[in-house]
Amino acid sequence: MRVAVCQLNARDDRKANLTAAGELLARAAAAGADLAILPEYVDYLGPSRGLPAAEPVDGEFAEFFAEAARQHGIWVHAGSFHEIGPDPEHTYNTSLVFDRSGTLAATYRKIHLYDVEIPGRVSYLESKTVAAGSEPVTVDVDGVRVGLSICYDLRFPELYRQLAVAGEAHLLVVPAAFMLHTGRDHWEVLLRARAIENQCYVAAAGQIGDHDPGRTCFGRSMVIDPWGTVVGQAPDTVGIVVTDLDLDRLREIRTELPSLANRRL
Ligand SMILES: NC(=O)CCC(=O)C(=O)O
Repeated sequence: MRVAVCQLNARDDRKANLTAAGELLARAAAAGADLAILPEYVDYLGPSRGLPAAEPVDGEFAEFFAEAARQHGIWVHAGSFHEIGPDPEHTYNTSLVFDRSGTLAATYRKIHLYDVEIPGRVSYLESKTVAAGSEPVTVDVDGVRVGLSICYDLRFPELYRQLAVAGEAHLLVVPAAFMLHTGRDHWEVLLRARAIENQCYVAAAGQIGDHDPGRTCFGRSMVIDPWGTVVGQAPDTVGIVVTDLDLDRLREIRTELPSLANRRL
């Protein structure tokens, strides 16, 4: 399977963000990708925290990416968007995955919300405007089982263990808008840890650069193999990284170093 992770800089202009995402999907398709993955909040990363951009699962956001998947004949993981939530003050932070015909194949709502206060650096209370999801989700993509997660979920290894063991995932996907301040020390370490401990591929698609005031994202979108080696990494610009996954290699690693089988519960 060939995977493309797409790195972009979404701001408060939804139309421009979707156009940029569409261009990256076209590039991914031209590069022969089977699956293209976009970042968290691909359509809107502006000051209002997304409430005005909120839509139902079957709204314009879904239509746009379903059409892109159909047009290019590839699987599209549409990062995430602001889904209308359980009450007027809260949205869900939701990922949608479309198959090659544009049919919705999976929906995942971010479980762990980014409530962090690092004085002078990061002040973010995601739970003020977002409601948490509760269901881990995997989806079969042409025979490769893909476990879904979003950004801050990355810090909670029990979710990924569940995706890898109960969900039998081969590939763990992390669309993100990871902060620059935390990202430069934590991003790669956490991604590689999730790959090594679960013996899975990890594909992480990040937002890059300045967004709303006070929010700068780290980028460094990457793909990591089940040994923990970084096999593809984006430079610090908008663009795509294309990587082939080798499931024989994954099976070899799981056989030679059977740490998943050696767990003591
Ligand atoms: N959008 C997010 O969940 C941000 C997570 C993040 O930056 C972190 O350090 O964790």
